[in-house]
Amino acid sequence: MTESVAEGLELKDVESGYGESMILRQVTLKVGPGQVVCLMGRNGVGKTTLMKTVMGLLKPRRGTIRYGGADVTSCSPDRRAKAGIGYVPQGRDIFPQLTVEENLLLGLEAADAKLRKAGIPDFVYEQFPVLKEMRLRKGGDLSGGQQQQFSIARALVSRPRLLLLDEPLEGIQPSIVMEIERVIGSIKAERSMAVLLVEQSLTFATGIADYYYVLDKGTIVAEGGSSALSEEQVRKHLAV
Ligand SMILES: Nc1ncnc2c1ncn2[C@@H]1O[C@H](COP(=O)(O)OP(=O)(O)OP(=O)(O)O)[C@@H](O)[C@H]1O
Repeated sequence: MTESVAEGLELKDVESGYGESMILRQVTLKVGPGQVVCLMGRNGVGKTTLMKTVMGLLKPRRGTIRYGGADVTSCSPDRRAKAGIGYVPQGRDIFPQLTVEENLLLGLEAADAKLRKAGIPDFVYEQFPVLKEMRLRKGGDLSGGQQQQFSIARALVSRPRLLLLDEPLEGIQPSIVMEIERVIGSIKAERSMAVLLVEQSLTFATGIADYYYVLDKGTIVAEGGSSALSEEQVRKHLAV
């Protein structure tokens, strides 16, 4: 276990926030290689702040972030992306005038020369057949749910080893929720990519994730194997 954790993501006693306002306090969290870990918590408790800190968009005031066996606490987002961390923030940001394919190619900007030369890997279109069908259409033609699928696909083109997903299922119709769950399920089945994802759904957390953490007021207040997550804990930590 020690060796596998060393190759995954490990946050230790991380304190992070915006200027003087510290949001995360003593956050310790691990995502092993190939693991799907679900980060839960009410609105405003710091889930997005945690994702941004892992990606390097916010610099922690205290604590360490290790990834792939190296200390990346001071590394820029660009270096983290090159090291294999892919980030899908909340919201959708496709360029409406570029084609779906051109938009996907932008996902390779942060990749190394070899990956850029290889272009969009086949598995991305295999995972998202709708994007293959629509690859020559304008980004603006995609529905909201398709744009959410696109955001995940764009992160996958650079073949990350750790994928950070911030509420990928929020506000989309049930058929696309199922599509995205299927993709995350197949990423998990391959065990070649780890996933840290913010998601409130108990069904998702217990069905697909291996492990969960609950964040409250910037601190981890509960964690465990997902099969142990009960309605009672959800009521205690997550109900408004
Ligand atoms: N750019 C910012 N500057 C200052 N404070 C911020 C900034 N972004 C977020 N915050 C504050 O940090 C706290 C945590 O916000 P964060 O977005 O991490 O929560 P969250 O758990 O992701 O919430 P949600 O589920 O609503 O997305 C909130 O009090 C928020 O107001």
